[in-house]
Amino acid sequence: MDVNRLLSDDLDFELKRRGIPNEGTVDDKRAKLRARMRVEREVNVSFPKLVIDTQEQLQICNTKLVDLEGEIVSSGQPMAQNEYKRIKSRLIHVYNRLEVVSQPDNESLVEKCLQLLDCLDQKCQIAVPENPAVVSEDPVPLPEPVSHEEDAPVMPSWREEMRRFSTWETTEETMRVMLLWSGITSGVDRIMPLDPGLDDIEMVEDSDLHLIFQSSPTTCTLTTTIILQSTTGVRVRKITPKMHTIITENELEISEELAKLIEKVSNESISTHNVFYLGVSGGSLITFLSKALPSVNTDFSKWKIFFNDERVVTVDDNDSTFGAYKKNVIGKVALDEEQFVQMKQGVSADVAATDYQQQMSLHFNGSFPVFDMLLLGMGPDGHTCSLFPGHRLLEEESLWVAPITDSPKPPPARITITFPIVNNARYCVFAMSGEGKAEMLKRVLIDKEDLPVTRVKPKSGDVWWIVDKTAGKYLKN
Ligand SMILES: O=C1O[C@H](COP(=O)(O)O)[C@@H](O)[C@H](O)[C@H]1O
Repeated sequence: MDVNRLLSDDLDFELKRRGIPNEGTVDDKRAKLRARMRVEREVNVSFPKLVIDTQEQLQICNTKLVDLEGEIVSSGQPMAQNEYKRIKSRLIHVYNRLEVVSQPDNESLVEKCLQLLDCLDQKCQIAVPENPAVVSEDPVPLPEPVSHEEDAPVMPSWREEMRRFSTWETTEETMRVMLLWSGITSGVDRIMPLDPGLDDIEMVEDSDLHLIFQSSPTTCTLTTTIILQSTTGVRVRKITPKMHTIITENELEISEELAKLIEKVSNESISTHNVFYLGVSGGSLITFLSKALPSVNTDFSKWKIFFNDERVVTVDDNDSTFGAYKKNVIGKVALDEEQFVQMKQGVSADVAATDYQQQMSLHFNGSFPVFDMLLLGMGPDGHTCSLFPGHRLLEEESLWVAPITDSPKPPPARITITFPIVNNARYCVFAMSGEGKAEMLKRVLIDKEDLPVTRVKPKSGDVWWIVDKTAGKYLKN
């Protein structure tokens, strides 16, 4: 569904369906919805339960379908691509809208909507883009299946696909379905033709796909991932290496490298969205930052700073991360206390986490947070934020900020951002030094052990490791 092609009322509904406030201009609404849909493509986001007036919704959908039918019938053939995309987006919207009406009330209109989609496809000769691997703002329409052999897989119709959509569970499964379209396959990793002997596909490490062919035992690794965009198409995105390691001579250089990266990303963020959303950790990172920030050339007034984790203690306690920033950072640069989103005081970890998530939501206008940068540390046990090895919070998928009351590292009560938030950031930057981190760095970066730190894999962001040569003694630069 292409947000640009929806009407104001469609946008209102799509926002409401996601629990996002719909105030603002049509452009604001589009921007909010686009941002949220980008997240939905990357992570599983649950939709709130909507209270609707069934009859009213059915009436609205019916009117929209009648209008769209009129447009399809009166359009020329083949239909212009723009027209096709506009009507398709609006039909998909109606389909989404009907999904919130329970069965069987919605059945006849769902049927009608699917018929119109079929009809629309027949009216338009769908062009297969030369290389669908190039990310475009518009969904790539699924090309018609091309049979390569007599016994090529039988293609499910659009209608079946629509129905199956909600049952596709994994990217693997999605890929399996998508590979049936040669147009998509040819866009995968420098032209990989559909091989009728394709026997199996398996996911490796979240993004690599192994294509296994009957004809030869070779396994072919594709550094490509396919993201299901909507029922109207897929987006194929190349995954380029996104891991950067800098090994410095000493700790001072860590701060210098950190300063350069922070300057670049903060200025980029301010020029694109007029704010720099930064998440900071506690521990040794604070020392690096206190030396790095004074040399950063940026508009500090545009910074909004969150804590990746915070200990549930009073601000004057030595364990308080905000307390440590007050002592060591605020005052050295043009940042004031109000720019730090602070944990509520005098409450339990549970209440503090809920409150922190609400504050975060306000700052991100109700949308799923996309941090410009998270500055992270790594504990000697491989923890990051307050996400500890083997802890159930590693699997947390719905909370943005979670409480923890059994932290293995004192103090036990803390709040922490969770992996869906971490892995939605644009830059995740680790900074560390010293012998105490060397062994763990090897286990994370070379042995790739499953530890909290290893799970920092932002879906569309970069990971930077800035370490001194003592910590990085097992790594090659
Ligand atoms: O407890 C914590 O530890 C980690 C790592 O700290 P470090 O001193 O070993 O760098 C830190 O990133 C986290 O914010 C903190 O709460």
